[in-house]
Amino acid sequence: MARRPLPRILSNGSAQLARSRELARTAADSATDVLHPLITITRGLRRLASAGRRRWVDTPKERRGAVLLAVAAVLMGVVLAPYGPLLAAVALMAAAAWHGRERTPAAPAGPAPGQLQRLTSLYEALVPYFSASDDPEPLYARGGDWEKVFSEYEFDGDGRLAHLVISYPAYFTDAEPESRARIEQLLGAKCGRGREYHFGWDEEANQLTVRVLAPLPTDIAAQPFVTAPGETVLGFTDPTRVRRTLPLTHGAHGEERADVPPVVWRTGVRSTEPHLLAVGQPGSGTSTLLRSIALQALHHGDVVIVDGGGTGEYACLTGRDGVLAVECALSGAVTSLEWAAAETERRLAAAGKAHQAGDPPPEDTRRPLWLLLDRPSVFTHLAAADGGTDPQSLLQAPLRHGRAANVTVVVAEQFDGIDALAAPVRQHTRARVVLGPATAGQLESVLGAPPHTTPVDQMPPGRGYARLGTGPVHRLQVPATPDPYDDATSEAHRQAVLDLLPPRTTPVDEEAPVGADSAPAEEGAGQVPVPEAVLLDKAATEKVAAAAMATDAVVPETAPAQPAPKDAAVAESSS
Ligand SMILES: Nc1ncnc2c1ncn2[C@@H]1O[C@H](COP(=O)(O)OP(=O)(O)OP(=O)(O)O)[C@@H](O)[C@H]1O
Repeated sequence: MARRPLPRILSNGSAQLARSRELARTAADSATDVLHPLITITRGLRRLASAGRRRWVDTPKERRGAVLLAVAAVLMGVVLAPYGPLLAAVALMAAAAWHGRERTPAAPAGPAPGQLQRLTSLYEALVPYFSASDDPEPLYARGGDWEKVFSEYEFDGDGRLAHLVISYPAYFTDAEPESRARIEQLLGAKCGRGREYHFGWDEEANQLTVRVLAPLPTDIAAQPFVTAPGETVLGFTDPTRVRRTLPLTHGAHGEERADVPPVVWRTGVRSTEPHLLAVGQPGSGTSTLLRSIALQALHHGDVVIVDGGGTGEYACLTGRDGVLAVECALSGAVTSLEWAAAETERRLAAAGKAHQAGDPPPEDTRRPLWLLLDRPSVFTHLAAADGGTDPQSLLQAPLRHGRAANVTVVVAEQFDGIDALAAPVRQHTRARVVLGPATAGQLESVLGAPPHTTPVDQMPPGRGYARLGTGPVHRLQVPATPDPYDDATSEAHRQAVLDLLPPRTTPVDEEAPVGADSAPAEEGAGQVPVPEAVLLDKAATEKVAAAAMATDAVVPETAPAQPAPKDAAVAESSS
């Protein structure tokens, strides 16, 4: 299989870019510091000159002669006096420095009447939550002083609170999620619905900081991301917790540029969250997330897709270089995952053998293999009805040993299918994503922690939360990566996805697999027939053959190497 060359910008890495940007910023800061007095004096001279010009214009014509005479006399005096020019220059510089100083606008005396009303009513609303009857000096009391508790506040252009720091009594149970949730809910309602708020609880200082979050951009389409190998961009978030940014194009036609903070998931041998579970309501965008991950994974690795949804949402990937299989039927899913389980064990055994011999891991164990499963619970139910193999049972080895074997499992499931997820899937998928509307309980049960932001009323598709292991919960917006064969997809987004697809591989024999030769040309729109056949390209088939040989020698009998699936249609790479 031909490997696509690594784009130069990716091989350089983002670290160099970030360093150069940091250097430029430091140089600009230092230059501003050094030149500051000069800038002030220049500004002052400009202000003096314009004041002089204004005076001259305002002076009546008949008096201008006298003024000129007076100025000439002063100049003459200065020139003739000992050290006159020097003293005059010093005086001029001093006057320029004084007039050139930055004048900060006078701070507003206090909140405007409407703002005062909002602060007072917010204070009153908090009284029942932050007061106790036996408190001798209550911070919060009916008709009390809000200025004692709101140490900082800011309003936006519409007169709504944009930033607020609230002090609360030490006895408030801020360590209890229910107590926090009550306050957050109240503040969300009182500060204005329809916006997202971030709540920062400082338990040591008994202070709560409320910040209004700008909406996450929804106009970022799939595109090549500047990441290192092993890094996958799940989506974009706000800069509160993420320092790194990625240079991106956005807008209806990708015409604008911006640096946006990403949620980057690291996979591979050093990953602490080697597998991912994404959950959402129907239509929340989990399939889109899987497609986005697949397109990024194909830069460096091979992909097997198992689609329980069966709506052909991954048809655009069928037969592409690096896509080993796109399965929509139970038998195909089982065959492909049996192969993946054996491949995982082959890789482990080969790497172990190399370690023992003191050699680096063999090349064919290092290329990342991605297993992407969309709604595997559908196959679980089908298998239970037929008495067949549940594809999830074949994920044991990839989930347990995937990190060492460079095998990554990504599972997308709907909330109502969560109960059908096998225990190893729940246990080993430590990177978690929730997309679309979800209750606080659902969010906490999937992410393991509640988000510190309020949910928005109208969730755009692809919006949700991500949490990597025990890290913070991030807001997330998945890049728009629609099915290019869907009629509803806009032309710009269709083209963005088509541009990222690897070249299509050519079938070796005339007997092309179902759906492979009937797939429309890239430019075409419309639904394609759902492919049911396993597609293994030449390189993958060679790997399977090698696996068979290698595992014959080293893998215990309980994990025999699997040959390429019997119903596999072998396609040769065209490039
Ligand atoms: N990140 C996104 N940006 C823009 N549109 C999106 C995004 N994610 C999903 N969508 C749109 O939302 C719709 C549903 O997306 P998708 O099929 O991925 O959802 P799903 O959760 O897999 O639902 P289902 O399983 O019912 O197909 C599609 O029209 C898709 O284009």
